[in-house]
Amino acid sequence: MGHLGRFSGKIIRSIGFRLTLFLVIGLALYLVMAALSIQALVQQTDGLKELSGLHYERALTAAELSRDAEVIAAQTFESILSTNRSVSQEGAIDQDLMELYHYVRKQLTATNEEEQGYLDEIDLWQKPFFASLEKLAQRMEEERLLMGQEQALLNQLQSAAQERPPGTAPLKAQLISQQVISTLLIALKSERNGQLHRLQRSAESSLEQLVDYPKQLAKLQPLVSRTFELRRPVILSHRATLASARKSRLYSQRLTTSGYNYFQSLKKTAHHAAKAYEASAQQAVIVVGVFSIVFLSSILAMVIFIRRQLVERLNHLSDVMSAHVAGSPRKIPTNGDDEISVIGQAFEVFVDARNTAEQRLNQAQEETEQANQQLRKLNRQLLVLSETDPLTEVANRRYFDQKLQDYWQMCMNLEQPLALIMCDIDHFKTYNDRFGHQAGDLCLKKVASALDKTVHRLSDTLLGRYGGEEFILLQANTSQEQIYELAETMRQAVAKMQLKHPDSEQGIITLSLGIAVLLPDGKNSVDQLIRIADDMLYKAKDQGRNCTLQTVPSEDIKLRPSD
Ligand SMILES: Nc1nc2c(ncn2[C@@H]2O[C@H](COP(=O)(O)OP(=O)(O)OP(=O)(O)O)[C@@H](O)[C@H]2O)c(=O)[nH]1
Repeated sequence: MGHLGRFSGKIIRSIGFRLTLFLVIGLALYLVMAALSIQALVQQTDGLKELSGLHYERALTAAELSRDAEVIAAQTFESILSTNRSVSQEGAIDQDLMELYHYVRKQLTATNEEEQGYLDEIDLWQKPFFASLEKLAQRMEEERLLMGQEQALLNQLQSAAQERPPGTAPLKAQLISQQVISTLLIALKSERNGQLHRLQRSAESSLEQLVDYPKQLAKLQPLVSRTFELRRPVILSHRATLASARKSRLYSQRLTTSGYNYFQSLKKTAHHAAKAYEASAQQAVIVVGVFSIVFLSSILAMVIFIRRQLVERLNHLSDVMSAHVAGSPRKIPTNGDDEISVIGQAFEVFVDARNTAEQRLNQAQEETEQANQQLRKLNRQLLVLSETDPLTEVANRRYFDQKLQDYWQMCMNLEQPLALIMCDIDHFKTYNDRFGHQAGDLCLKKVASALDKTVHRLSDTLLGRYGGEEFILLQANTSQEQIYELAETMRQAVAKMQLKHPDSEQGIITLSLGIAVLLPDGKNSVDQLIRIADDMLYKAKDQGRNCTLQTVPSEDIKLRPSD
């Protein structure tokens, strides 16, 4: 759980995650804004749609008004053209239609000057239209009355034509009477004044032939007069009715034309409103679409840019830095001149500086190591020098004294005998006096070298210069015989060099040697060992020099084999 928590915490703290989170939030906000915009757009387009619908509704009302006017006119004319050409009791105009027309008209109100112009034109024509209809109705009423009288006259003429003439009347009179009635019947159907005038003269001419038949004359005379007196006003009335009808028709056409024009205008407005609505909706959709594409493309480009230019490069740089810290260097990305490149360049400078410092440190460590080695070498040399006699290059007195204690303690621990040989060059003072001090030094070196060559292969052995012309030798775990042999070998080695010394008994440089051998046990001491050797040397000098003396061998002292 702890590891998982640290892992998730690392992800949350990473720049990539936080940038992605910001982008997701931005995208969500955009979607909310887009949804709100679309909602506003829908509301706006609904408003435009409603406005367009309102225009259409008003156009339909205008069309209805125009149609109502048409219907009113049509019904009026239909009543005129009915079979008996009479007018109903209620009049020629349908009152319900009139009311409907005015109801429709009230619903129409102008919203601008152009519409007001159309309404004014409708109002201009509707008054004369209805007035003409009223006038037409009056004409129809007058015509109806005249036609009633004419019908009565026609009935009289028809019954006169069917009457059997009196038996006394001559055939001529009967024929003339028939001719007059036929003329009158034709006159009652005549529509033209000229024809009527000719028929009247014909009828009057026929009447003149009935002068000899006063009964027929008296009967036909009033019918002739009445027929022509009645027919003329009927023709006039009929023409007046037709004139009124034409006028009504004209006004009807103008009124319906005005209504139709208004309808066309409103229809055009509605069409424009619909077009505007469509264009607005289309434009809004295009704007939202283009904006969305641009916005989403920008977001996508931003995401790609952040991924490639920031997150991936930062991760790479972070990995490279971690690798350097972990001690496995990788190539540091330094291309470009932006901030990340600057960080890479700065890190490269830091790494170079660290590498340089590391190289210098290594170099310094190497130099220090070399210096230490040199120092150790010098120390060793110094140690050797401090332990060595500078003239003879064998152990000096200080070192010899120090090692004497160690040898003593070692032999005591191991219960081994420790032998000591003390050597002294014979008559060295006179050698110095004869050959000089420098020659004396050279002699000392040669003697020391000869002694060293004699003993240097032996183990547990130490040769030293005890002081002046005295040399001393330690040999652990040796017997009286062995040490004596060694002392003799040393003496003979010096003698073999045949160093001229005219003032000595043999004429050459010789040695006197005193030997002491003790088994260290706590009761004896180093000083005792030295004193015994020194005593033996003194005795050797005293016995004539160039010889080796030792104490009588002790039975206690036995050689113990070396380990
Ligand atoms: N050239 C030289 N002479 C030294 C050195 N150390 C001591 N001597 C000399 O050694 C001489 C020792 O003389 P002595 O002690 O009198 O003994 P000796 O002359 O050797 O006589 P015996 O010991 O009795 O045989 C002295 O003259 C010292 O000056 C040295 O380092 N170099």
